Amino acid sequence: MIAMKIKSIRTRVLRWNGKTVAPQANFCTNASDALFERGDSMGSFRFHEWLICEVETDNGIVGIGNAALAPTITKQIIETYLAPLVIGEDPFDNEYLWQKMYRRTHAWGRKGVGMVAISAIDIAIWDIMGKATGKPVFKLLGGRTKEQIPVYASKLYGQSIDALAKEAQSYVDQGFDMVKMRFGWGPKDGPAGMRKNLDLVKTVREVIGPDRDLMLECYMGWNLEYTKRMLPKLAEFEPRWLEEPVIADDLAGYAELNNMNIVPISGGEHEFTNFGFKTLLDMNALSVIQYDTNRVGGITAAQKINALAEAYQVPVIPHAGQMHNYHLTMANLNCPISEFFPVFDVEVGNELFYYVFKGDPVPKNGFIDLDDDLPGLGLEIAEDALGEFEIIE
Ligand SMILES: O=C(O)C(=O)C[C@@H](O)CO
Ligand SMILES: [Mg+2]
Repeated sequence: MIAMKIKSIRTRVLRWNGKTVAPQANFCTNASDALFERGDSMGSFRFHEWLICEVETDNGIVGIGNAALAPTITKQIIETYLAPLVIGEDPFDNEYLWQKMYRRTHAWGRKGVGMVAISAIDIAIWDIMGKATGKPVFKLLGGRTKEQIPVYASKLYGQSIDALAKEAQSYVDQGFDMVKMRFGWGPKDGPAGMRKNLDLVKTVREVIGPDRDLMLECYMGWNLEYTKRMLPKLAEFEPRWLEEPVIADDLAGYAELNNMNIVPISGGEHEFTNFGFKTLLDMNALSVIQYDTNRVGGITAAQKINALAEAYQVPVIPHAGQMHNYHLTMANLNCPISEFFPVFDVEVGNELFYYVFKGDPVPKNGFIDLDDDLPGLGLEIAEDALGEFEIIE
């Protein structure tokens, strides 16, 4: 293989201008629910923009990275601070490049948007390494650990009980053995809201039966006291996990809830790097780790978290499907399953990935597979289908 250097980085923000499905009332609990004025509280958690980050080498290989959080700011961070650090460098020095980006931005970049920007470049660098060696990224990370990846259908946002039951049935009919649903009510909604939440869970459990896994998502919309009251009521529905019951900064809250041992607590999609997860693991705060590779520090950071989590015997099930997560799941025995966002009209925006990129695998009977012969991440930018986006270069 000939030596190569990173020549340039191109970033584009894709702002969705196409049709969207408006969220219904009590669509999904979230951190803003605690505020005085709720309004469209899901507003700041809707992802209707995506960042594409293309890293090109001097021998013409283009690695594709991406990010979904605050893309316009992420773009500026990449252009202003990170691109100059990696241009001229060998992409195969990925650990050094990660450390260089991390340490040179350390005063402001360790968590949040700074780490999202590092993630986008790191994912592109792994795509380059795959393309340059002619190997899929998972083969560089440890290779195939499972015949296929079991995936869970993740949607079931707030709606009428009938519609919820119908949607849950549709996943059973498609062959999914695991589903994740959202809650609609939280601490401000009192006992009546609790009952409505329990009705949602009861509905989905009845549709999927006792032999399928049910996951419950709070998206940080509850608090410690409310969750402590809910856990015993939820136990009878035997959820596989209760996800992000409290805000990401309430580490002690996670630890207290998980140590109650009533329902396993999951989280981490708003946590960053191996240092963030070491703290959570030391506190026994999570029974399932859910980093998202395009936030947590890219594939380089995710692989370190995988090693750490394996030693603690805490499974890693990344947030979101998407290739950057699937390759890590395929390459790690301690990543048993993946999330899958069903393909629908644009609502939360999790679906946008399918509009921006081609190549994500389609589940068959609740499983996806990765191609052993497709180099890199196996993604292409859907250039010919980007007409519905405003593109910010
Ligand atoms: O899929 C998840 O785990 C999420 O947190 C998605 C988010 O959009 C809230 O439902
Ligand atoms: Mg989640």
